[in-house]
Amino acid sequence: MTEPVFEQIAIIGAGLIGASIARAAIEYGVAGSVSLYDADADVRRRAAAIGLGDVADTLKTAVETSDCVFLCVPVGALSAVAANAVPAMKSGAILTDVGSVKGQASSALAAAADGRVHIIPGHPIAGTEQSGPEAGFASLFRNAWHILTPLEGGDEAYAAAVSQLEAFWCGLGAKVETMDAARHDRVLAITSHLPHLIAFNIVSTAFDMETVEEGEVVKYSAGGFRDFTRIAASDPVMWRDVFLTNKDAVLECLGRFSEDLAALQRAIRWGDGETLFKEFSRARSIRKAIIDAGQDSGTVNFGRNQPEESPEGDGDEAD
Ligand SMILES: NC(=O)c1ccc[n+]([C@@H]2O[C@H](COP(=O)([O-])OP(=O)(O)OC[C@H]3O[C@@H](n4cnc5c(N)ncnc54)[C@H](O)[C@@H]3O)[C@@H](O)[C@H]2O)c1
Ligand SMILES: O=C(O)C(=O)C[C@]1(C(=O)O)C=C[C@@H](O)C=C1
Repeated sequence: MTEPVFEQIAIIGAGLIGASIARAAIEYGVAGSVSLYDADADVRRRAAAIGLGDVADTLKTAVETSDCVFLCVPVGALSAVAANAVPAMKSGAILTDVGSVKGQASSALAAAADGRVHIIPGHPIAGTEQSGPEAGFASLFRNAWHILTPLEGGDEAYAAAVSQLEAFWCGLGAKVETMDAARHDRVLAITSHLPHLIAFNIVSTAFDMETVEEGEVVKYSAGGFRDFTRIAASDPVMWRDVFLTNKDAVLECLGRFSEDLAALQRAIRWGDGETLFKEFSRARSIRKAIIDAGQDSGTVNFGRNQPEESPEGDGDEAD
């Protein structure tokens, strides 16, 4: 067995992502031990009950002997948590996060910097609609991208810390990419944030219609609508914070999306089958091209990793 990348890690926020890191770090041998802290006493109790690691009563106790601290809290809570964590951390330790919006996370973490700890924001592009410590599972990050958005102007020691964090995420089975925070937020606005907004909206609209149609909408909902309801079941606090902190990029995408939707609306109104066929064929061929490219390079994992998947198995779901 190889040496763990970090002797001890701390997880702040023992929900879906924090619990998944805790489980994977131990199961794949990339951390010697895991300490956890959550602001919610009930979450701390549940995390201890399912054996996620050493659950601390204070944030300070969780971070003070850790080599790397992972902030796994909603994006809106990052500033306060980073400000409390940094003064309690060891010199030379790493502070990272998993927040879905990197511009906000980078400024929140950088504002807490005191020159002693390495600040390296990050984001695993993996998740589910579930929340809480029980939802975490070790194989969540396998074959998924992990994006690091290192701060500018780091020295050699900082570069070494980035490599160490990269090795940690590779040890969890992720593929690590580095990019700047603004680009991350533009890309994720269209690939993750807008799809969630659309799902929240369509489920709301259908529910409102259901009151008119007396249950018919939900009763006869087909597979496509069910897929939207899965996404719409995601945590409201997390997603509120995503839209509040990635406002510009999301509004830009929403503008483009609305224009394209209006074009389809016009085609339907005027019976323009040619336009509809052309647009739907294009969308179909785009998905096929992505899947084909992924099968060649092994980089596309459209099926989600599932909790019951064996870490040793080849459970990646192809389309
Ligand atoms: N859910 C996903 O699919 C997903 C994927 C990638 C990244 N993320 C990001 O990961 C982070 C956590 O999301 P999650 O899905 O694990 O959420 P979650 O709701 O399952 O867990 C978040 C935990 O943080 C705790 N918390 C909140 N404020 C805190 C504070 N001030 N101090 C300590 N603990 C606090 C909560 O009590 C909760 O237990 C978010 O920033 C989110 O954007 C989520
Ligand atoms: O699979 C899901 O349920 C997700 O929504 C995961 C998902 C995504 O949009 O892909 C959600 C938010 C994240 O920041 C990263 C991943």
